[in-house]
Amino acid sequence: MMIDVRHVHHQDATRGFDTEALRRNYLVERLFEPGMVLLTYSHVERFVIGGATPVTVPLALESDKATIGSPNFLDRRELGVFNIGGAGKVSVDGVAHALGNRDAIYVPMGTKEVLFTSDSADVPARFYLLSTPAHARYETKVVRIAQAKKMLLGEAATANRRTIYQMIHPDVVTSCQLVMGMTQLDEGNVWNTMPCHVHDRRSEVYLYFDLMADARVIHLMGQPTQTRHIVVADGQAVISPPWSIHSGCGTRAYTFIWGMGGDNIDYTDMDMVAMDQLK
Ligand SMILES: O=C(O)C(=O)C[C@H](O)C(=O)CO
Ligand SMILES: [Zn+2]
Repeated sequence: MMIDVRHVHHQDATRGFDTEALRRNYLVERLFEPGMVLLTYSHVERFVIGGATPVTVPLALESDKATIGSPNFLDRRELGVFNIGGAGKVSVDGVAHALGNRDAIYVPMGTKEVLFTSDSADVPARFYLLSTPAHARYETKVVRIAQAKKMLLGEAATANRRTIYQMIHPDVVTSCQLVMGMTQLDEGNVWNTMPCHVHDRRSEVYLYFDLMADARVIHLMGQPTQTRHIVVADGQAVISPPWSIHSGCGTRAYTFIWGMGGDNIDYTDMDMVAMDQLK
């Protein structure tokens, strides 16, 4: 297991970042490598962002003394797992849960052992992991894409027709602070979250996927009057601090998993940015 650590930056400091500094601080480039669990510990909301790609042998989610500090990874944390690869299983304290492509599982605080396996080494599962600190133990719950709360947004005229699947969401699963789901753009549509918003009371992480090797998403970030961008490839994630807008425009349709942690679990707690404020 490898863990990378990211620190927090004031918005005024981020204004002066060049492309490399923006990428080093806000982009998580390495998540899915065969036979590995790769983790990034962000001091933004104390998110742990990860990928587990088991091939022939099970992979374990292990704790890390320098960052997590507790004997087991989930002693004081909760975890959301989304499978964006082939069929696989997430074993929670000895109980195996089968996850197909786009299924998710909520794993509660107090869990001692989490193991990831792929059903076939030819089409390995790709498990995306997002964890936040927790204060209470709730139930383990598998959420299939079919059980998600669905919202249809956008229109063809603005190239942003998309479906939002709320999966680890108070109407579907009880969690402490973690809220997660997936947004899938219709073919030929390229924009998410424009007009954009900020959410000062929480931070978010976005995993972009379903992108061909030569496709990219231009992720928009920064304060509304000081926008910046990061060019993102398939299977990469972006950390979004509370002062930042977030929006994305792809070179073609894509899907992303959004995850949030912070002061409340109200998905709608967003402050809209008027188009004439964006610079
Ligand atoms: O396409 C969208 O719009 C979204 O996916 C919105 C995100 O879920 C979001 O902004 C959460 O804060
Ligand atoms: Zn948002």
